[in-house]
Order: sequence, then C-alpha cells, then structure tokens
Amino acid sequence: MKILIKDTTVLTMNSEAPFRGDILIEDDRIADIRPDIPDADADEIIQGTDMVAAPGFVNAHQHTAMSLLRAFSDDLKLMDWLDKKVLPAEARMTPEDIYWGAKLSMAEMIRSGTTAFADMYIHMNEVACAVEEVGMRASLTRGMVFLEDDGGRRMNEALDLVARWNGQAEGRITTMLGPHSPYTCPPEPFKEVIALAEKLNLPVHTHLAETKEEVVTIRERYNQTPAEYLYNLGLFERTHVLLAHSVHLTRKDIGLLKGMKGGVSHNPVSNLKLGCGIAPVLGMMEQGITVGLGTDGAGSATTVDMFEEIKAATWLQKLDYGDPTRLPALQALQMATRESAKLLNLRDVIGTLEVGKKADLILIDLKKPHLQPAHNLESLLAYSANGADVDTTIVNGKVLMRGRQLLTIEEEELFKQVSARAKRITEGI
Ligand SMILES: N[C@@H](CCSC[C@H]1O[C@@H](n2cnc3c(=O)[nH]cnc32)[C@H](O)[C@@H]1O)C(=O)O
Ligand SMILES: [Zn+2]
Repeated sequence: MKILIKDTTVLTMNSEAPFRGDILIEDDRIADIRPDIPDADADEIIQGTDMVAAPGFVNAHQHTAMSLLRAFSDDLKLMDWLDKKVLPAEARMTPEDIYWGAKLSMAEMIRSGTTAFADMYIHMNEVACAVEEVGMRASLTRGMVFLEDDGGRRMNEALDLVARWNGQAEGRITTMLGPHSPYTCPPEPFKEVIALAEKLNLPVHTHLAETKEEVVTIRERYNQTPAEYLYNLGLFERTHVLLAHSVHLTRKDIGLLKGMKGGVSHNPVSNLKLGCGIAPVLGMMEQGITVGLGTDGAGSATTVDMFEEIKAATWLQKLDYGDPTRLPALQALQMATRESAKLLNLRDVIGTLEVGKKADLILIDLKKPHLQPAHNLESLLAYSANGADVDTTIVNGKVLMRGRQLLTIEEEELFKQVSARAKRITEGI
C-alpha cells in the first residue's frame, strides 16, 4: 500500500526549516520526502496543500483510561485527589471499563494529533486490546504500588503483559515495568523490579518528585531526596528509565540523572493544575538529560491535547526565568515529538519525518483565522494551534483520521459506553 501526500509543507522536527514537498508512505514506513514525487507511484493520494505535515505527537506520560475520571475530582490537593477520589474509583473499574476508557482517550489523542503514548495503569491487557484494534502506537506498563501485601500479584500481571504484548500489533506495542513512585514502592520490591528490568532488557516507567510533600515523605523515611532514593537503588545505571514529572530536583539531583538512559516526561498542565511547581526543564537539558512532554491522565490534566502541553511548557520556562527567549517554539515542538520518542525508547523509529522511519505523522490544517498569515510556522503551531486543527492522523502507515473523521473508532457507541460506566464507577464517591 502506497500513500502519497502531495504538495505539503514538511516540518521534520529536526533542525532544518520547513520546506515544500511530497511524502511517500510505503506500507508502514516513510519511503520518500521530496518535491514532485510522481502520482503514478501511489495507491492513494492525499492533497496536502494548505497543510503542514509533521511527526505525530508522542505523549510520554499517560494514564489512558483515567479519561473515565475526567472532570470528576478537580481543584483538590494531589494526595486528597488520589486517596479520596481516584483510588476508590479505580478500585471499581473492571477490565471492560478500562477498555472503553482507553478507547475514549485514544479518540481524543488521534483527534489532537498524538500518534504514540506511554501508559502506566491497571488492567493493561484491555488497553493493549484497544491499542491493537484502534491502530495507535503505545508503550504499556502495569503500574505497581507496593504498599499492600499483594505485590506478587501486581508483578505477575506486569510480567504477563510483557509476555503477551511486547512487540505485538505489528510492532506497535512495546512494554515497560512500572514501579509507581518512590513514595509507593519501598526499596526491596523496587530493587526486584530493577533486577527484572535489567534481566528482561525492559525500560522502567515511574513517577519522581511530583510534589513537595513527596520530598518531605522520602526525607522522613529514608533521609534522602526522591532522586537520591532512585539513584541509590541503582536504577539509572541499570536500564532505560522514563521519569514522569521530576519537578522538585536540587542541583545535585540533576547531577544524579546526568548520563541516564531515557529521561524525563515533563507534564506541565498537570503540574500547573495541581499546583505542584515548575520542573527545572532547561536545567536538566543543560546537563544533556532528555526532556519530552506528556499530559498525565485526563483525571488530573482534564485534556490530553499535546498542543496545551507545548504552550504550557514554553510559557512556564519563560516565566520562571523572566526571559522570553527561553524554550523557543521549535524546541517545545521537538520536546513533544523527537524527544518524547527517545523516552519511549523509539529514537530511531518515530519522532521525526525521515525516510526509513515509521509513518506516524499528522496533517495540520492552516486555513484557519488563528493560523494566518504564515510568518513563522513553528510559532503558529506552538503558540496558536490546537488539537482541532489536526485534519489527518496516520500511524504505522495507516490512516486513523481523515478530514476529522475517525476511521477506527465508532464514537456514538463509545460515548454511550463511557457515560454509563463512568456513572457507575464514581457513584457516591
Ligand atoms: N494502584 C495500582 C497501580 C497504579 S497505576 C498508576 C496510578 O497512578 C495514579 N496517578 C495518576 N496521576 C498521578 C499523579 O499525578 N501522581 C501520582 N499518581 C498518579 C493513577 O491514578 C493510578 O492509580 C495498583 O498497584 O494496583
Ligand atoms: Zn502520572
């Protein structure tokens, strides 16, 4: 199957300026990018005039099925939010609920230009089924809290997910191991997970230093910072690591992360809304640490539109430094694509538009008042565009949305399922 995108503006997300050209997709890969590729080479032609072709966004930190809890418990402190609202609701979620919640989130992601995501949650087998069916790319993790005594069950579920799904769905699904955080995973089980990750050559996905309270708790328990806690467990030298948040890091903490494989998912909307603080994004980047972008779950962030994260990320650094030259538009866009792809351990697979990479890309419609005139494309996309400007979404060479019509998700049935299930899950909480 060959798809030809004709006469479009190509934004590769590498350093070159946007240019006019055609993009030829052959099966699951980008086969050619240049002006005037002959129509005869294609089975299907997509006219790209007045559109920008860019790599799809990579959401580096999601709890996908938390879409079921969207707008259910806002304007609360993180620990109240988690303990009083989220955890009791999650305890009621059945595997089938998770399947529909994951689908709801995927509908939103495809509509707003995200082609891949990293998800840490529960009942991940059902998320995998939904990913396989819908056609997105995902790195899936069974999140594990080890405060109660059935840690063994959680580990078994995590390993079962890996055995069943790693490399499945035409290679669109990969897996990680997910000890939830320093404050929910004591040293012994955490070390066990690290040893397994090393043995099975799997990355680790965890939360780090999201709140000041976490810093206090880890100081009280272990007389360390959260970053020191993970460092002293040997995490950073043993395997590829995806750290969500990393808001409260000292200079010394940043030094401990330096040289790590993987990096940090910055989730600015969730951090802003929960009042957590501003992550030292530029400080980490100066030390060569990869920093990508994620949304966190819709339960906290409310939306999983990556355009919102791009705006929030750049504005926060400008504000933090009192300097509008910090984190310019292209760099923020690269965080959402190329850098996040590195966090998912997919550096050579997705994240930029390059011949040979997988065909995960989007077309953004510029014929909108808020995207005219086109003085500077990167500025328009970073500072003005939103998810509804995405016209077409392609993953692994397959069109998942065309002209804003979803092709692999039936939305009427989806909304019916989700509203009934969300009501049951949250009743009385
Ligand atoms: N409690 C589960 C597994 C945790 S999955 C990941 C967890 O992270 C939770 N979560 C979502 N957003 C955040 C956040 O911002 N900080 C901390 N945890 C979060 C989410 O609600 C979910 O419970 C168990 O061991 O069975
Ligand atoms: Zn999270």
